[in-house]
Amino acid sequence: MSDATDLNMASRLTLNSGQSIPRLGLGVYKAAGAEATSAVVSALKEGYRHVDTAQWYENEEDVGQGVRDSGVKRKQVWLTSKYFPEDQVKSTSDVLAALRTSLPKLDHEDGHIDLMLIHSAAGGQEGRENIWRAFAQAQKEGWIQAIGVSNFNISHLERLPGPIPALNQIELHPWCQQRPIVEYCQRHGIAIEAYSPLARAEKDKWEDPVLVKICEKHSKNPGQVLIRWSLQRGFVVIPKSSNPRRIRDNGDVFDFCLDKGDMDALNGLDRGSGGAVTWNPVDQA
Ligand SMILES: NC(=O)C1=CN([C@@H]2O[C@H](COP(=O)(O)OP(=O)(O)OC[C@H]3O[C@@H](n4cnc5c(N)ncnc54)[C@H](OP(=O)(O)O)[C@@H]3O)[C@@H](O)[C@H]2O)C=CC1
Ligand SMILES: O=C1CO[C@H](CO)[C@@H](O)[C@@H]1O
Repeated sequence: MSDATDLNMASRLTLNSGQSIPRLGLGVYKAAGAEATSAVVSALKEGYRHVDTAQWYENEEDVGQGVRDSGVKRKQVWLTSKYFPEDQVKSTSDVLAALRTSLPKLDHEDGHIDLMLIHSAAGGQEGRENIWRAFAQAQKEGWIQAIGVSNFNISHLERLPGPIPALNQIELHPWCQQRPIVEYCQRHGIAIEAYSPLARAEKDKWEDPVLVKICEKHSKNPGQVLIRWSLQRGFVVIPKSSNPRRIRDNGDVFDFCLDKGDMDALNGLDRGSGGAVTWNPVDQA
């Protein structure tokens, strides 16, 4: 668990590959076109320095535009994208070609992507090995700086040839804690990034009396308490919003601390896995 008192908007986590990723980022899944661009502009104006997109979201260009429109220098912003594996095995050179398509979309300025993830473990062992070789090659060439995975379970990680992924992005919130994979990654120096950290603002979860009580105690909303929980668990966290006020609220999480009682109560809500069943690491071969 992080020392809760030392967290601020500029907090970063050093990855096993040496780069430092901002602990808080903006997710942009389902934000398309101008909506994604203005969400990125709002977030960067609020002090976020990290955006999480994916080739599959079809908004990399809009994210790149948002960075340019914001006036914040590209090199001050951490951009993550994801490569979507197909069922059919692709050669390493085909994967490299597909990865290269993200570069001009995200970055007109100095030509790099901070972090690229394999979006899921679909596609089988041979597919994953080819993809990972392409990732390692792009990292060696310097245009992708850190490489990682998403939705990988322990067996996927154990069977991946080197280098060790910098990060595993998985669904994480108090109702979906995925403890075995989190513990495995922590033991092996693989950073954990929490996706759907707001539990997608689902009503049953946001109205959970345990959460409501903690919100009242700190005069914070459910989103803020959930983001704070992720940060204090040591995760990188990427809440999504396209709404400027909610983007600001989601960044306003550094003036309070969850104490041990709060953390224990939230940790007690675990149901193991989340809503995205087909994406859950335990469900993939
Ligand atoms: N690797 C993977 O397979 C996956 C990665 N991700 C990544 O993680 C990011 C976050 O996950 P996501 O699934 O989007 O879910 P989140 O848990 O971040 O929830 C997003 C939802 O919450 C709403 N919301 C945001 N802030 C507030 C607030 N303060 N009050 C009320 N409602 C709020 C948003 O609506 P509004 O925009 O209107 O504010 C949106 O509907 C994604 O955008 C994506 O980048 C997500 C899923 C899978
Ligand atoms: O990145 C993603 C956004 O969320 C989707 C639905 O939960 C996932 O399928 C996908 O992996």
